[in-house]
Amino acid sequence: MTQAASVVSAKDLCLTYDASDAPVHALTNVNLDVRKGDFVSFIGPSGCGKTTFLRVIADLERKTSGEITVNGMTPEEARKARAYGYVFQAPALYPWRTIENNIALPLEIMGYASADQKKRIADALDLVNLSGFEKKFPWQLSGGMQQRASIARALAFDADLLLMDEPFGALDEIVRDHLNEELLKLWARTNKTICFVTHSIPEAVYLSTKIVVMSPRPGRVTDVIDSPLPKERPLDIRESPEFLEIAHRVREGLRSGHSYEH
Ligand SMILES: Nc1ncnc2c1ncn2[C@@H]1O[C@H](COP(=O)(O)OP(=O)(O)OP(=O)(O)O)[C@@H](O)[C@H]1O
Repeated sequence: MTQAASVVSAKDLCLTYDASDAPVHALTNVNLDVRKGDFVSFIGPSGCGKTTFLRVIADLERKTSGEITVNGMTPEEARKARAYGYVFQAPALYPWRTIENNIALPLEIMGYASADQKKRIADALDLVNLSGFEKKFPWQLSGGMQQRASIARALAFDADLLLMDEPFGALDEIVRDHLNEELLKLWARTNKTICFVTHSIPEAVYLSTKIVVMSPRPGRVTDVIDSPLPKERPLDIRESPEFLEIAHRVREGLRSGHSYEH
């Protein structure tokens, strides 16, 4: 079998922030290969560099040393080629804009023609099951629906790569379970590559084909787990021995990287 194309490739990637007191080593020698169609979760305690890694991919931060390519390009070239969509921790919708106008905003900025914008908005809302909510304002939607609208906004330019920074962290467990299922279906339907940040072990194991365990000070990768779980995953797979075994390995990885000094 030929290997899928590399979407994100990091080699000895380092990023050090110049903080006022002492430099912060947010990423140290990160080596990682994300392939087309992978669902990769990044898990680790606060401050281990998960968000920083996504921001480097998205060209929102610049590496200090090492190599990083996105679809074979530099992050800057990838950004200009609209190679990715980004979903933030909180929904980050503008309250004075309707759902469709929120989704339209990046399309307007990128200069898409109005008819093309309309089609892309309709398609993106359909993918997250929000058709019919175009004219609503964010405050008229539940938290879970708002986060789905944020995902629709990131899907609207139909990039192959979706960067999701803890998109469901603020939601209650039932809503989160539901959105996890929906996201898996969407991923299976669209064959996108997803990089997903989470603090939750069950969420990481349920969603991912690859789990990247990280640890802080300095931020580094301590384990990369290729999941043997099938692509089709009903929620009750979380009680299977295979699932629990992977969860155990993730927990061990987190424990070994944690110093408990703070
Ligand atoms: N602009 C910045 N200047 C200085 N230090 C920063 C900056 N941004 C992040 N850091 C530091 O870099 C480290 C990694 O931060 P990052 O946000 O990537 O971690 P994280 O794993 O995403 O954390 P969380 O789970 O809390 O979101 C942290 O110690 C953080 O305080």
